[in-house]
Amino acid sequence: MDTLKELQDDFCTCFANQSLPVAPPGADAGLFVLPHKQVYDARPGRALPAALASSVGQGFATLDMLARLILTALAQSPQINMPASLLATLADDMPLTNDAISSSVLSVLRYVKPSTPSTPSSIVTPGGQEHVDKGLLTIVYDDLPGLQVQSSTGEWQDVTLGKGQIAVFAGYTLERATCGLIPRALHRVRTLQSSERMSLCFKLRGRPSAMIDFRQELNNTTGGWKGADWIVYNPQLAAPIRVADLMAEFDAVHSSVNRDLDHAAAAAQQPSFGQPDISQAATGSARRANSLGKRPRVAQGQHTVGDEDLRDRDVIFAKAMPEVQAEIKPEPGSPAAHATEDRKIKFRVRGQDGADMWFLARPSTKIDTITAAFARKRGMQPSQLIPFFQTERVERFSLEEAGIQGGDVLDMLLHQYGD
Ligand SMILES: O=C(O)CCC(=O)C(=O)O
Ligand SMILES: [Fe+2]
Repeated sequence: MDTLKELQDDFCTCFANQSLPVAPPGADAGLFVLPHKQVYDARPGRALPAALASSVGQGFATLDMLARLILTALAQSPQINMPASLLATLADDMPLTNDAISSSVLSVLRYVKPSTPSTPSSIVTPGGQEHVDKGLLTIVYDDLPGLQVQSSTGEWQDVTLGKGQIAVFAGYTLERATCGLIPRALHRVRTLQSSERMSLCFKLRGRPSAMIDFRQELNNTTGGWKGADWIVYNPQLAAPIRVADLMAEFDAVHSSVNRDLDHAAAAAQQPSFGQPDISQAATGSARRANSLGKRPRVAQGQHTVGDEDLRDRDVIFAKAMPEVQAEIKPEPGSPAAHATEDRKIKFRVRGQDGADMWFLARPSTKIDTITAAFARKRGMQPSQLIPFFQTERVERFSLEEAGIQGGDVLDMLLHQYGD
């Protein structure tokens, strides 16, 4: 704990002096500045300011060892019952080989309370949106309360750390590696009581080349009671996957709380750092969401969408609408038959809950337009959805460009936050 306190003190000084060099765009270490939040990511293998080298080095080594010990204890717990070291083999080899960059990261976060909160009713501090960490385990040590975790019944619970205490969260990689037996922890940072809060987060991440495949070891595990929670083996999470592929899957639908700007803020502000793909998509969608919000909503049961984005009946909800069915099946041989067939594709759009809806649209229709229409049918904002066709994000394409044909299924995945 002395090591962590020392680390915290060193960062307090650096944040106060503004002596930390800002990371260049695309970097995986250094200082990232977001509105109301600064994040310093330290990784062995990347350069550190001389003033921090000793405390960060010691802090990282201590927390890395602790995270691996916790992983070992979890593997041996009665519900998991795996060989002790198996889960820890997913992490980087230690010591790192020459030139290797650590997958795990020590993040030091400084939150600043806005003087005038943008959303007065918000219970979440800017940059503290609810999210899941992508790695194996996260250890948090903070100087002030604010951290919350969602219980299995959906309530938010304060994680108030006493002197010398740490919090441990399971991440997305650990959930997958244990086929759901150790579920990921959804967490957030609620509105700050004081003007500033500082937290140290050690994130033990999987090595990109590591293969997650513990079906054999977990085969006889059916789950059990853990406190008040029943934990279950989820066969849908059992397919073997490389850590690098799992991370790509995660990044495709999660914006980072530590890199990407908040969605609402993104429309008004210039993104300065982060994964360009996701933040730019989010910015665009947020703008569209704002402009759509001002326009009349589609009345229930109408089959055209009253929106200028949806020009000339570009998009038609085709489910249970006899007149639309008639339109796509004109009299055989009539001139209208060819024109209509050329013009419209009938396909399904499926939400993450599995429920779907038929659409009829021109091949040139932009997929963003479909997303907006689907979102409104579901009472959502378009920025909450990411369209996927055959495992690829397709928000920038038209139906034709994405290769969507009659009878195909376009998936709408929920946009979420991650670390
Ligand atoms: O600031 C905290 O306590 C939590 C931060 C966090 O969850 C993260 O960076 O992933
Ligand atoms: Fe987190």
